[in-house]
Amino acid sequence: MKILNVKQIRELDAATIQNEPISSLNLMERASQAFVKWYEGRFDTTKSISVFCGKGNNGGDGLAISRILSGKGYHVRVFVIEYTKDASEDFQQNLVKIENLIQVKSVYEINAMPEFVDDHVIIDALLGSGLSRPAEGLLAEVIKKINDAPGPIISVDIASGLYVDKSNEKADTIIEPDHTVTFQLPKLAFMMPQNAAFTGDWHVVDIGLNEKYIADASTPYHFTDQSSGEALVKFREKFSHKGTFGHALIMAGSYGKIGAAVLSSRACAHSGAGLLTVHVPECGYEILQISLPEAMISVDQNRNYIASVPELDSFSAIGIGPGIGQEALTVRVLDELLSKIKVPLIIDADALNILSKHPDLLEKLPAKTIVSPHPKEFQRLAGESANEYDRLELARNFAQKHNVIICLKGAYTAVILSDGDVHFNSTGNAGMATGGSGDVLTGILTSLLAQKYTPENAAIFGVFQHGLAGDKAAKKKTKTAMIASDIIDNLGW
Ligand SMILES: NC(=O)C1=CN([C@@H]2O[C@H](COP(=O)(O)OP(=O)(O)OC[C@H]3O[C@@H](n4cnc5c(N)ncnc54)[C@H](O)[C@@H]3O)[C@@H](O)[C@H]2O)[C@@H](O)CC1
Ligand SMILES: [K+]
Repeated sequence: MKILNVKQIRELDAATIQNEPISSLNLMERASQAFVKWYEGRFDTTKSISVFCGKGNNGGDGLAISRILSGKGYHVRVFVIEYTKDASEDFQQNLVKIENLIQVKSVYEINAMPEFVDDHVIIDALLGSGLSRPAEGLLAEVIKKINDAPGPIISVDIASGLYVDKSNEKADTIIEPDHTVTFQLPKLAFMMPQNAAFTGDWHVVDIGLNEKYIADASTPYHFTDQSSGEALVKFREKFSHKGTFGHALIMAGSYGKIGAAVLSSRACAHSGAGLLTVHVPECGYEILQISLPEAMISVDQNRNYIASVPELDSFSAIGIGPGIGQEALTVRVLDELLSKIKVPLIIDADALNILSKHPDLLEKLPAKTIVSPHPKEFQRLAGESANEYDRLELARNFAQKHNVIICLKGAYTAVILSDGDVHFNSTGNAGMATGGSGDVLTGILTSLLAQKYTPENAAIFGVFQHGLAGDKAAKKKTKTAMIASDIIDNLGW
């Protein structure tokens, strides 16, 4: 699924109006009906509704939604916030359509706002994708008042005051909705953890915008939803044998952190690799043999941390990093590995921290190496950024400059390809923010690379599958009780 910028969203509306053809007023009606259909699925008529409208097309949606909901038996109060004399054409037409049906109250100053005594539902249709500056004056006061209300808030298209595709300032006044019901495509703003409070749970409703425009639109931003994620799976052929699925090597663990090696190896074995060898320091030998008899163990000559590179010839992909520590000899191992490796590589955890401290090694990374930092690791690797939009730009530049693929971990893990394209992942949950869950991802990615998924598909699909398994684990155990091993236990289709 594509994510478009504001200019493209406007062009998409215009292309739909022109090519279908449909009037902009009827398109607004269709959008409002789609919103109402979503609403009916959530709330019955026992809850009364207050709709707050601005005077642009988002406000026009608010008026149309009020009319349609009222026609379906909901008790609706409508308020138009009079922050300006100007109103959009479609807003004015919808005002005429509603006037004889429901009383519309004009709010010229904050004292004219209703008191929110019960927990009725608030629909926020003040400002939409047309936001061009922060909300101020009466609008800002109204937004604050709405945010203090007890009942659930639902934003039409996007929370009023939130920019679609660029960062807000910390001081901006923005609606904090429980739900955002957005039209046709998710917005870039929803992908940013900094906007979590200004997004709530978001839902895309189809309003039949021009498919050809969407297909032709050029954008670096994509959303890996269920169907685009599942489409990447390579099904196993009947006549395949273990050689078909490659031989993965995982280099992981040090004294006290052999668990990281176990988790990444188990995840690798459970993600379809034909064969798996785990290279661990001597202290990990028995632990690995017992916890994962399916794996072959390559024992390092060093007792407590990895100090040598094993013979690499038989492997089809390598993952290095979980729990390896940062001893000087381990740094040398990474250096030697980067010089010798001829197969796809994934670098994570301590191996990433080594890279941050030895930037000269960055130049040695083979093309399309996958790196999977969490935000702090990425900061150590690439430097600080003022906000998450800047961080994403930094990551896109980094990926292009070093010709690598970055899985920037977070609520919507961003898989950043070496051409700068970004694929935000849809699966996963807060229960996965727990020790070892990154090691599990490393194992999955190594396994997919061994099975000859392209590095791009391995990264997008691996992150998707990791989140999906996490979602299944959370369902069974709850987000609080689940641990990284539960993610492994729920891998597979
Ligand atoms: N164009 C279309 O065909 C469709 C548009 N739709 C709705 O239209 C919305 C976009 O409508 P608009 O482009 O009219 O924009 P908005 O309704 O978001 O904003 C209205 C106007 O307010 C002004 N404005 C921007 N920031 C302001 C601020 N901080 N304080 C005061 N005024 C400010 C702008 O000049 C803008 O023209 C979408 O979010 C969606 O809800 C939907 O009806 C679907 C179809
Ligand atoms: K809104």
